[in-house]
Amino acid sequence: MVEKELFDVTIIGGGPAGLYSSFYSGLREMKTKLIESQPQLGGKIHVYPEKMIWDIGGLTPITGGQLIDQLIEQALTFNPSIYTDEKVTSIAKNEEGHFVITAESGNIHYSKTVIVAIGGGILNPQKIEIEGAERFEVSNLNYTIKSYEKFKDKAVIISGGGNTAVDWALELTEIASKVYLTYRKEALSAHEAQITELLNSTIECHFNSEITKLIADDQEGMIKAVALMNHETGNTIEIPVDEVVISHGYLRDKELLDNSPLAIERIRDYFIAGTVHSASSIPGLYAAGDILHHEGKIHLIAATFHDALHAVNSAKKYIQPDASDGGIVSSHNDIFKQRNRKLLKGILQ
Ligand SMILES: Cc1cc2nc3c(=O)[nH]c(=O)nc-3n(C[C@H](O)[C@H](O)[C@H](O)COP(=O)(O)OP(=O)(O)OC[C@H]3O[C@@H](n4cnc5c(N)ncnc54)[C@H](O)[C@@H]3O)c2cc1C
Repeated sequence: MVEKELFDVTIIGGGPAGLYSSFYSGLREMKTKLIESQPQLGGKIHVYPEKMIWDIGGLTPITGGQLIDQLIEQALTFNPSIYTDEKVTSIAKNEEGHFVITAESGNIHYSKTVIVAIGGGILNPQKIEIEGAERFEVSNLNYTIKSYEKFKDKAVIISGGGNTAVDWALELTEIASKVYLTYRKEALSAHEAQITELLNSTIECHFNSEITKLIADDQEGMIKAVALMNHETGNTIEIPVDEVVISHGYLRDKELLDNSPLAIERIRDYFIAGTVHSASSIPGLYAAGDILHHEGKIHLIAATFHDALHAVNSAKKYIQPDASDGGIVSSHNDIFKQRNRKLLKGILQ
């Protein structure tokens, strides 16, 4: 049971947006709590821990796993209160104007401001619609690539046409013995450069096609082949495979927004409609990362940091209207002075 203690800011979601918000709100000397529904922090990056990420400023390259470790280390700098395995089910406001955040566990958290950083909600991959497919999830039907080792020297088919599907197909060409990509449409929705690389690679592409059957081995425990149906010709072919990867995106979970009595304005029903300052339609409630949307919003990790800065600065101003609304840098905070002295000594030795 959580004690009734009022926090300056409560961040919901422990992905990159929430973790960076946690760091920056500590830097701005706010009493901070972070709540995450999963047992571990890191958010969606857990889907791709071995992927090399090249598009975060100044970090070239970094694996997803390393990025998670560094984000967590940074988020803990100011000793925020962290709750993992704590799914938030509703956000309300009481008569004192404080936010009342209810969790599935029965815990109630109180806060002057809230930063919603829940990404697409609880992560839930779009599953393949073939009866009985779930029995292969323990063997060779995959919805993510956590470790490349599993795919070493294997024949792999990837279903999907977005950035993630094409990314994985390209990365596996170096690891797998053979890579197939199947997509139900003709035109892929991945980035131009990825498509060019794909079409010049050894990957065997089957467009206008979809997997219609998973053919089991004699023991019925593993998929030994897939049936691919071409929508244009009506022909079906069988491809022997060792591993099947389904990359059809993630279902958006909007349960938290639906359950909350606050009239949080939304875009396409599942994004929080925000401003460039990460403000929502509810005073004191801000959004950061993939859950936020506005005209200038970019759904990438680098952009989650920008959203977090705005969300935290806006929360600070909400609590303390005379606070500076400009960027505060780390050298403005005493906690780093001692650490910097130590680091400088090391550099000068
Ligand atoms: C396969 C793949 C590869 C990608 N590659 C890149 C890349 O190379 N570069 C890049 O910039 N971006 C990449 N992205 C996108 C990037 O991962 C996201 O933009 C980023 O993770 C968004 O961060 P976030 O903190 O907003 O949300 P998330 O990372 O989704 O984190 C949200 C967190 O909130 C938690 N949560 C949700 N609901 C609740 C609740 N009710 N209560 C408590 N907690 C809750 C979730 O469990 C989750 O931990 C990739 C995405 C995928 C799927």
